[in-house]
Formats: sequence, structure tokens, C-alpha cells
Amino acid sequence: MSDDLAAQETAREQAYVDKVYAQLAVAAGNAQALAKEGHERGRLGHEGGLVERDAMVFQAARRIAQLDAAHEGLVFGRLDLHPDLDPEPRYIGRIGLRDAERESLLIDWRAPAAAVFYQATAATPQRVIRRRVLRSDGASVVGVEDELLDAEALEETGADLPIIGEGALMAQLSRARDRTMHSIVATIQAEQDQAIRAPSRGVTAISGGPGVGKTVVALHRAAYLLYTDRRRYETGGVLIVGPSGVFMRYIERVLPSLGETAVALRSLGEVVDGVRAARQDEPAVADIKGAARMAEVMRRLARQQAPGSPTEFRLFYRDDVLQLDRGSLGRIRRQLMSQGPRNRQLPRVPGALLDALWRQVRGERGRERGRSSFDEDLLGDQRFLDFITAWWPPLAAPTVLAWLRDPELLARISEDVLSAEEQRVLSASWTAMPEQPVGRDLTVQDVPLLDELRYALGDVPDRSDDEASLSDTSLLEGGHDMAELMTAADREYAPSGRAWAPPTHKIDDDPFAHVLIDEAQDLTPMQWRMIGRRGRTASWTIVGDPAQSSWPVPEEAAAARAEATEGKALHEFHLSTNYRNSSEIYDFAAAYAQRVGLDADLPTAVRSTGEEPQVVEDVADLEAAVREAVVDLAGRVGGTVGVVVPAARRSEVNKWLASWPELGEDAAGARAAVDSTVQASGEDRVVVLTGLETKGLEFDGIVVVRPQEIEDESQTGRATLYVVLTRATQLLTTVS
Ligand SMILES: Nc1ncnc2c1ncn2[C@@H]1O[C@H](COP(=O)(O)OP(=O)(O)OP(=O)(O)O)[C@@H](O)[C@H]1O
Repeated sequence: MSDDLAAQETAREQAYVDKVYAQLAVAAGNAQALAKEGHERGRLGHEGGLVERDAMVFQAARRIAQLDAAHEGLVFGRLDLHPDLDPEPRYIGRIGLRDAERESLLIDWRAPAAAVFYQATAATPQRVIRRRVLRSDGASVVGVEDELLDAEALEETGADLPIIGEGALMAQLSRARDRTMHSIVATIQAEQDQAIRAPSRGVTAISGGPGVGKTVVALHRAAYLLYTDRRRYETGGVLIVGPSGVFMRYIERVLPSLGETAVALRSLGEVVDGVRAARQDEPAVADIKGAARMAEVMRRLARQQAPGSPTEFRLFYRDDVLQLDRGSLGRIRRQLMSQGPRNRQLPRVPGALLDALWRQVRGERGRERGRSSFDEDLLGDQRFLDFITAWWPPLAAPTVLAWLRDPELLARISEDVLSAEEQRVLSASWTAMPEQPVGRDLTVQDVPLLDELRYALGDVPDRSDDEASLSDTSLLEGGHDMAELMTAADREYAPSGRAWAPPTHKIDDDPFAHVLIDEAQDLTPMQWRMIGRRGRTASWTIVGDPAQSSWPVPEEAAAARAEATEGKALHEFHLSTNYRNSSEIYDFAAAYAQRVGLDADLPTAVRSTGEEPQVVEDVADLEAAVREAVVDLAGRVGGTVGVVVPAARRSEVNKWLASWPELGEDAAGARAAVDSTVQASGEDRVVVLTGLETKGLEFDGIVVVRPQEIEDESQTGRATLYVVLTRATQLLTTVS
């Protein structure tokens, strides 16, 4: 194959791609015109004008966003099929486009007609003769990579289809990594495609060892589902949950680059509307907070009397002293609590108290005035109203969680559930919590506890609720009125308000139409419960690798997972090729997994670099050795370098990095990774992370500092170290 031929083929493809971009400009112009027309209609103010305007503007805006997003690498594939089947080549792209005659110019990668692009192999060519991947920079085609799938057919038909390049996959895999994940839409492999296009029903479980593409496949699956049933998934919402904020930032560009923006991406600390927790508890604390038995502790907590609330009430009424003592108030409380979540009982509280008080009215003057006048009198009496608010206040979950600062209360509610030592560990983690904790005061492990409490407490009923029997609703803190916040189009297209409305922070708005969990092996039972509540009527995609789990009691997590997805049929997919690590690095990691007895699912790594991992041992000066390793790797790879350290050495190593002049600008990135007050820029090449923080991420080079300490740090340290050893694409060095 000559360079001339490659250049000639590239130029030919450029001509087609130019045609597609010209059509994209036409489509964008049409969408702009539609948006303008929508605005005009609104101005004319005819009947239904507003709704119509909003709907038009909304649709136009979505189309414009989609066209914008598709701009980069718009056309990436070409299929040459057997001429009997289709004499014209088919072009595959991020979106579908037709020309002025409505002829297909570009097929959306998710359309059935594009499936063969991913599924055809040399063993089963499915009438594809040649598959071509176009490499582009913006709108310019910079090269093509071909695969000949059916040599016989090529000969038979005598088609003029030259084969260029070494194959798109290898070219793609050898590229340097930056700090975000990229779409693999041009090189999805057949086994991955099956998982991506699996019908949406029940639970789709995707398993496989490190680097097999579980995350990236899951993200493409979300885009696929939106394509197949846009109305359902856009209105009901798609929730994607990953382990950490760093991970969510790592993956957040993939869906928008596929033209999809209507997906909620949340880390485990952000699953509950309105809460953003990023801090992690120490493993010893996290293991208790995540345990299934904490659900019982939270249920009991939700029933506790609010600390400092009154324990009796006295009032003179006509000839009587009316009194509710501790015992009678306790009875009323139990009776109200038996009818459902505590906050939902708010409207019933005055009635229950009035019933008990009326029974004590014996005097003639009082009895003669009658019950309804009695109710009116008391509801007009500020002392009674004050008592109600103090005795049965509307309670927010964070306030109730903060009651646990009191070790005595914790001891009371966790009797027979938590050991004295466990209570001590938990108390210590909560002593510094303020009375009204917000995001920063909570840890990621507190969030499922908070959610458990939200459900046990229930939402405070809205003013408009039928059951609200109180005339003076100023007693109740109602929810704000959503109607003001939504446009007509929001209501038209998103009945649940999920994709386009701001969060309501209400339990009713928690459920999604599809729930997708990445790194599922790490979910604690309490996290499964939290996510389960958001997916009762949803279809699910669950992605994970048990050997990478940092949760010490897998059976308990498995039971919680089964409960969260109860009644849903399970469809399993397994991925078996590692696309991340060089085979040298993965063999090293796999040997470690086997040596320490991890029951690991070992994929095959396809790419060899000839670079064996370096093991630097018995160093006298740790800083000097780490410095040498980091500088060496940063000089030899084009992309990112991760320095993975035991949690206890984090700030130490970070200080070293900041003081090494030869890293220059790169050191700023290292600082940013450990100090959340420094903003990391996208350019930072060297970052310092703990083992747990590397979950799901990847780097061109990895330096592991004192691997044995990482292993010894927690009960599941071996699995964590296995994760760390499988993060590098090119070079790996361990320093002990
Ligand atoms: N078909 C593909 N074409 C190109 N790159 C791919 C393909 N499949 C996976 N990759 C790349 O392989 C790397 C690993 O993918 P991903 O992070 O999704 O794997 P994973 O199974 O989630 O890994 P882990 O469990 O170790 O976190 C990523 O860089 C991804 O872009």
C-alpha cells in the first residue's frame, strides 16, 4: 500500500464528509428558523400561542444542541456491503442526516441499519466486504483505517476497495490518555455492541475484568436507550451512578459528545436530590455505616421524640384543666406513627390532640359550647399552636441525622443492633456534625442513611393535599410551587419534570425510567437500598467486577442488590478483552491477583508494548526513588501520570511533587488532586491519588508508592491494589 493511495482515499472521503457538513449547516439553519418562528408565534399571542411557542422553541433548541454536539468527528464509519445488498457505501455517524431529497446521507450509529458496522467480523462478515473507520480532526479527515471482512466477496465482485491502515482499534488503543474518557463510537467491538444494544427490560448485568470497556459500554448503552425510546427515557429520566466525583468528571463528556445531554450523572454522594457529599469516611467507619442493619437504626431514629420537645401540655378551658402528660402524649404519638411516615401525619396532629383534650372537658360550660367551638377556640389559641409545632415539628432528614451527635441517643436506638465498639466508632464520626448539616458536613457514607431517614420521615404534605385538614397551613412548611418554575414545554414533554425541571427534592420525584450503576461491586447494602428506591419501576443496567470490590461482606451486598431489583428478569453479558492495559502490565496485575488469592475474572489484553512493569525495591530514600520514577514516566508518555499512594502518605507525597522543579506546571495538577481548594485545570498531567480514588480511571503511566501499605490499609486492600495495578495503559512502576 502506498502513501499516495492512502492520501487519495482520504481525499475521497473528505469530499463526502464535506457534503455531510454542508447538510449539517442546512439542518442547523432550519432549526434556527424554527426557533425564530416559535418566538414570533409567542409574540403574536394567539390562542395556545405560548404552549406552541414553548414546544417549538424547545424542540428547535434540542435539535440545535444535538447538531452542535455532533460536530466533532461527525462521520466516522463507512461500510461497503455486497453489491446485491446495497451498491452504495453506507456512512455511519454520531447522528442521522438526510439530504434535500430525503435520501440518507448519514446513518445514526444507533439505528438498526448501523448495527452491522459493529457486529460484522471476518468470521461472520454479514455481507460486509470492507469496514472503514475515518479519523478526523474537526471537519478534516486525517486518515482512514480499513478492515477487509470478506476477501472472497471482494475478489468475486471485483470491487475497487483498497485496504488501508493497521486497523482502527489498535490505533485508537495506543493513543495517549488525557483526563477524560472519550467515546469509542467508531471502534465498538462485537461483544460490546451486544451489551449496548440489549433490549431494555429488567436488569442488564455487564461483567468482566479490568479494562474490558464496562464503563464506556454502559455510557453508550445509555445513549442507545435514549435513541430507541426517547420519550420514555427523557421524560422518566436516566440516572447514571458512579463511585466518585472525580470519576463522574472523568466520564462526563462521553454522553454529550454523542449528542445526549438529558441524563443525570451522579456520584454516590450525590444520589439524593439537593445533597452533594464528597468526603469519604475511614474504612472502619464506612463498613458500619454501609451495613444493612443501619436501616433498622434509621427507622428507630425516625420515631424518636425530637430532642428538647415538650413532654406535657396544660391548658385551662372554661371550668377544666386540660392536661396531656408524658403517658398520654406517648400513646397519641404511637397511634399517629402507626399510620405512616411521621411528616405525613402533620395534618392529623391537631385533630388527634383535640380528641384527647375534648375527652377531658367535663364542665357544663365547655360541653355546652360543643366540639366544633372547642376546636375553633383551641386552634385560635397561640399556646396550643405553639405546642403543636414544638411537639410535632416538620422534620428534615439532615436535622434528624444530627441528633446522632448525642451518644446516649445512639446507644438507645442501636441496642441489639450495634456493638458498643461500633457505637463508639460511629459517635466519633458524628461529633463534629452541626445541628443543620449540609453537603460538606456529610460523608458519602452518610448519604444513604439520610435517604433512609427521608423515607422513614416522609415529605411534609403540600398545602394542596386533600388530606390536609388544617385550615391554618402556616403551621406547615409546604413545598414551593413548581408551576412557576416550569415552562409549558417542560410540562408538555416532561410530565415528571425529570430532564428539564430543577429538582424538587421530593420523594415522589425520586424514581427514574432507567438506572445505570457503574462499579457496582463497591455498593454497600445501604447504597443498594438508596438506589433501589429510585429504580422500582425502572429498567436497570448494572456494571461491575467482583474482584475489584472494596466492600468486605459481599453476601450482604448481594442480598441488598437482589432486593433492590426484586422481580426483574436478569440478562447477563460478559466482556472478555482488556483494551486498557498493555499485555505486559495486565499479566503483571493478573499474576498478583492469583498470588494473593483474588477470585478474579481474567480478561485477555490485546496490545503489547514490549515494556515490562518496573519493580523498584528496598529504596533507602523514598522521595528520591519516587521522584526518579515519576520524572521518568512523565518523560516517556504523552498523556497523564498517576502517582498512587497509601492514604496516610498522601499529603507527604503531594508536598514532594510540588517541590520538584522538573515537573514544572505538572506539579500544580498534583496539588489540585489533593487540595480541593485548588482548581485542577484540564492540562494537569501528574496527579496524586489514593488507591480507592483510582477506581474506574486510567492513566498512561502509574507509579505505585509502597504497594504493601496500600494492601494493608483495609480489609479489602488486595482488591484495591489489584485495581491500582490495572490503571496504566503504557507504563507501570512500583516503588517499595
Ligand atoms: N471498543 C473500544 N475501542 C476503543 N477503546 C476501547 C474500546 N473498548 C474499551 N476501550 C477503552 O478501554 C479503556 C477501558 O475501558 P473502561 O474504563 O470502560 O473499562 P472498564 O471495564 O470499566 O474497566 P475497570 O473495571 O478496570 O474500571 C478505556 O480507555 C476505553 O476507552
